[in-house]
Amino acid sequence: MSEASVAVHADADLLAQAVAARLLVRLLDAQADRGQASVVLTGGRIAAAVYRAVVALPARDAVDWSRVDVWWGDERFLPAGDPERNETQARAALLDQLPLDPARIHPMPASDGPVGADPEAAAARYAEELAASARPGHATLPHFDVLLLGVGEDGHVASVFPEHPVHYESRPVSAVRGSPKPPPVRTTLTLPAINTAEEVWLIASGSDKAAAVHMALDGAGPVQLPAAGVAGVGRTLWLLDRAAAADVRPRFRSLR
Ligand SMILES: O=C(O)[C@H](O)[C@@H](O)[C@H](O)[C@H](O)COP(=O)(O)O
Repeated sequence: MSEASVAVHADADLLAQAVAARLLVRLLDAQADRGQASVVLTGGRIAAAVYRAVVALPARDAVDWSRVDVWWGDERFLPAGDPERNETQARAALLDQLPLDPARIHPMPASDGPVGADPEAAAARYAEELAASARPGHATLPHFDVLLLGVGEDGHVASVFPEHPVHYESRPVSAVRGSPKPPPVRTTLTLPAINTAEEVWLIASGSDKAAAVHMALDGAGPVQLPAAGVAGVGRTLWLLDRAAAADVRPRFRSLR
């Protein structure tokens, strides 16, 4: 588990630009190191801004997109193509614009997919898909070079919400019912699965995130504040705009 570091950018637009540039470099480095790269996507507004910024960067063509695996950290359990699905958003803003290998795009199941409208079955199916790509010696999960997370005002990450029973799920993927953020039914990687990623980037913009960011960095309990329970194996990076970083303590401001 890595110590958190924090980078602060002036506003949401610059934050999205900076995360996009970092993401390209991360994928390039992973491809240089191991011939391929993997990214775990998230939903939400700042993620969408990052995806649009990636597409707008000329350096995107330096990445060999045919050797990038794309996974999701969570999904809203809705029919395929529903505009509220994280997959739909990511495809429109990012994936449809890049020469990816369709076989390497791994969306979480839709509610009208082969497993039907049962989120527990969908979670189990996604766990099987992850296990099928697991690296040698790791029975259940592939290697994740970088896992992106938005952060909710309540400190949720992916679809792991405060005080939700998902905290007591030992499997890597869980169904979520009764999400406080609509829609109520979702599927999500659990915190232990998230924390297998080599790098985890928590991205937050706006003053409504300031309290959650501050509490997560200040050692809140993960059941009360899920973002506090996130740590990448090699790196845990908080990527913030000034408004979201307003309450961050000085000892975390070295990268400001
Ligand atoms: O399905 C979702 O809604 C997301 O995966 C969720 O975890 C999101 O990332 C945060 O709520 C932040 O979203 P914003 O960037 O829109 O605040």
